[in-house]
Amino acid sequence: MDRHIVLIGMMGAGKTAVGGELARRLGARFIDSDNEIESAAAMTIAEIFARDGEEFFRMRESEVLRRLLAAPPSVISTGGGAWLRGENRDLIRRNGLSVWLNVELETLWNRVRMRSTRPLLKTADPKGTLTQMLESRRPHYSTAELVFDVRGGDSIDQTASRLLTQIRATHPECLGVK
Ligand SMILES: Nc1ncnc2c1ncn2[C@@H]1O[C@H](COP(=O)(O)OP(=O)(O)O)[C@@H](O)[C@H]1O
Ligand SMILES: O=C(O)C1=C[C@@H](OP(=O)(O)O)[C@@H](O)[C@H](O)C1
Ligand SMILES: [Mg+2]
Repeated sequence: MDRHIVLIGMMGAGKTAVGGELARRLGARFIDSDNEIESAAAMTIAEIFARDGEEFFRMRESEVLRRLLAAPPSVISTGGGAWLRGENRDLIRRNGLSVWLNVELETLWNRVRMRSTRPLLKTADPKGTLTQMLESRRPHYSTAELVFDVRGGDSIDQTASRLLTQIRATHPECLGVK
C-alpha cells in the first residue's frame, strides 16, 4: 500500500468491522483509533468519557491519529467523531484516502441499539440523538475523498469485498498500483 486507507462515518457504520476485513484482504496492518486510545489509557471509551469528559477524549483521539498517520500505510478505522475536527480532517487528507461508509439511519440504529459502549447515545432518546447526529454530521462526512454507499443487507465480508473493488477502480494508487 502507498497511502493509508482511513474509514470514517457514523457509529455503527461498520468502520471497525469492515476495516479489519479490508486489511486482511490487503495483507495490510489494521488499526482502530478507539482501540489505541483504550489500550493506552487502560480504560474503555465509556470510562474515559465518564471520568475525563469528551474534550479529553478528543485530544487523545487527535494525538493517536497524528501518530498513526505518520507511520507506514495501514487501514485505519476512526471513531465516528474524528472527522468533525478540522485538524484531523487535514491530517487524514494529507496522508491517506478518506472513505465515508455511508449507511442509512435504520441500519445504524439496529446495530447500535443493543450496545451500551457508546457514551454519546446515553440519552433519554438515543434514536433521536442518533438521528440528529447523522443530520448534523452528514455534510462533513460527505466531503470524504471516497463516498461508499453500504448496501443494506450486505454482510461485513460482502461490504469489504465491494469496497476493495471500488478502491481498485477509483484509487489504485493507494494500493501501490500506478
Ligand atoms: N455490513 C455489516 N453487516 C452486518 N453487521 C455489521 C456490518 N457492519 C458492522 N456490523 C456490525 O454492527 C456493529 C457495529 O459495527 P462497528 O464495526 O463496531 O461500527 P463502527 O466502528 O463504525 O461504530 C458490530 O456488531 C458489527 O459486527
Ligand atoms: O461518533 C462518535 O462521536 C464516537 C464514536 C465511537 O466510535 P465508533 O464510531 O467506532 O462507534 C467512539 O469514538 C466514541 O464513542 C465517540
Ligand atoms: Mg468502531
